[in-house]
Amino acid sequence: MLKLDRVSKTYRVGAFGRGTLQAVRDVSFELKPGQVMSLIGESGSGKSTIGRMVLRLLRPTEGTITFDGQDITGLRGGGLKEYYRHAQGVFQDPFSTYNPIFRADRVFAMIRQSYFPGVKDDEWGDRVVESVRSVNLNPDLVLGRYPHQLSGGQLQRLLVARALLLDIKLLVADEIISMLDASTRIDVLNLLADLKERGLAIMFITHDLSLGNYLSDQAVILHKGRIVERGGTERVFGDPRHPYTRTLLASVPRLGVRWEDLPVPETGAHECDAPLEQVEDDHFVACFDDADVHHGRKSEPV
Ligand SMILES: Nc1ncnc2c1ncn2[C@@H]1O[C@H](COP(=O)(O)OP(=O)(O)OP(=O)(O)O)[C@@H](O)[C@H]1O
Repeated sequence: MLKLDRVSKTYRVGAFGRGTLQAVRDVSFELKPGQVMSLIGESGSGKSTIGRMVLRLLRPTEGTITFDGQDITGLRGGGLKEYYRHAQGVFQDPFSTYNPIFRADRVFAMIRQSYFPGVKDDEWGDRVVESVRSVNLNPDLVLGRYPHQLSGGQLQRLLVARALLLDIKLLVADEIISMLDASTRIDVLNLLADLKERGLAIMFITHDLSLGNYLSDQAVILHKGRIVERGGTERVFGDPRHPYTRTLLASVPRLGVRWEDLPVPETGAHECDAPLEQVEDDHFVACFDDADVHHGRKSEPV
């Protein structure tokens, strides 16, 4: 359904845009309908840049992104609008999506205006109520309220409800759990699990390994804009092969382990430009300097 093929993104930076910063390097993966993929990496690893390119908010410098076989990188006007009928994003800070001087449910009216101008008031009202209920919110408590009268979790769920009014197949969820408190986190995670049950594909962007593990079928570990490891979540988390993934996993704080005993996450070492190699079924790893695990690798099929 969604396919990234050797995607890179270079930003212009510095005075007069003379410098460059390569935020994403040669990234390829595929997301199938109903799959949840976690894009996991520390701050600055390029996760959001990938999410924004998938949502066509940014264009790749190199490579192609296709959705149901169509290249989305050059979409504009009507083609882009049609794409957004099927692909929507929800971002980290829900408050920034809402205009504080308007009621929060104005986000629904904007969808109606763009996509369903012919739908009658009553029918539209029913659709909104149904969609709000489907994200486990009580319409009587949230509709008609201003953003400051709602919690971050409620605002996130309203944004998901808005996306569900469209015929979406792909949701890009960029750090949508990070700003929420523990109890609301569980609600939003469970909501994402419900969406998956309904057949939606979800690209779940997070710096939190445990969240990625909880939810996803596929895990992609990013380091400095490059994929260092990817594959079935159980394989990547159960048998991490790249030293960076191993140190990331080993760095998750655990009860009973004192902070100073935890390893320092790997950063600069082990970089290599070669394509990912397959180490077992549904498990790929970037090359690195470790003789033990080099043994028996196959090249990744293109
Ligand atoms: N518009 C931009 N112009 C220049 N550089 C940018 C721009 N957006 C992001 N970057 C840089 O690109 C790199 C990747 O950023 P990105 O936001 O994609 O990473 P991230 O993994 O999502 O990090 P975070 O979790 O902190 O948002 C970073 O070094 C960042 O500073």
